[in-house]
Amino acid sequence: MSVPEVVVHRDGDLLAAATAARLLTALVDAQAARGTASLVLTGGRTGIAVLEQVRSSPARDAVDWSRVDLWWGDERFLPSGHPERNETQAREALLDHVPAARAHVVEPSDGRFGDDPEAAAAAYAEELGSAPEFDVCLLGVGEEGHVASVFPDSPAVRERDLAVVAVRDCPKPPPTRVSLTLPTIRASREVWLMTTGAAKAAAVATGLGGAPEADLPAAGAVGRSRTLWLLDTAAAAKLP
Ligand SMILES: O=C1O[C@H](COP(=O)(O)O)[C@@H](O)[C@H](O)[C@H]1O
Repeated sequence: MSVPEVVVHRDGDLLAAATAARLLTALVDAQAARGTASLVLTGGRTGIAVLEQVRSSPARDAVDWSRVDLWWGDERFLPSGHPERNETQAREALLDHVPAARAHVVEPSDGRFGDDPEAAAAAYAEELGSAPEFDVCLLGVGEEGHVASVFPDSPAVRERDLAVVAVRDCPKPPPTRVSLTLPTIRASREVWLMTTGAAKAAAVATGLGGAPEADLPAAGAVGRSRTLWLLDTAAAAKLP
């Protein structure tokens, strides 16, 4: 597993633009090396801002989007097309504007399994297969240190066997979600944790300070080859 590296940008806008540029290069490199690229998307403000920056980048078409597999680190378990679904926001920000990316979505709450997030999680795990190895896994970081929908001191953060779990009674709305687990996230070549703002500074400092993942799940989000914490100055303010 990799040792975390920290990159600090002046503000959130610059972070989103620089991360979009970094992401486009990573996807082009993955396609050059392996023919396809696989990317885990995140919801949240920074994650969606990065996708908007990818959309408006002149380098966007350097990626063959028909050979990109897109997954979600977590999904808010809501009806199809709901504005709070991470999928809906990612489609509006980028996916509706690039040709034929292979989007692997979590079933919505009005989908094949109805209002059964455990069944939706099991189906997503089956779609992932037995040995997913994502090129890049994008993650936001919550104020209490959650990543994807893995929250501190929760059944999800202790999960070791399942690749994908249903999350109920989530402290952040909506209360029901589907999430990759930390072992699945750690199967990624590169994990990029992206966050901005003073409200995230304590979580960033605690996560990089070696907190146990049960207390601060972001601390357990580590890539095989690389772990990048991409921050603005406010989120980095409590780092030594
Ligand atoms: O609800 C969620 O929140 C986190 C963090 O969002 P942010 O707006 O504070 O950056 C996000 O990573 C996750 O995917 C999403 O479902």
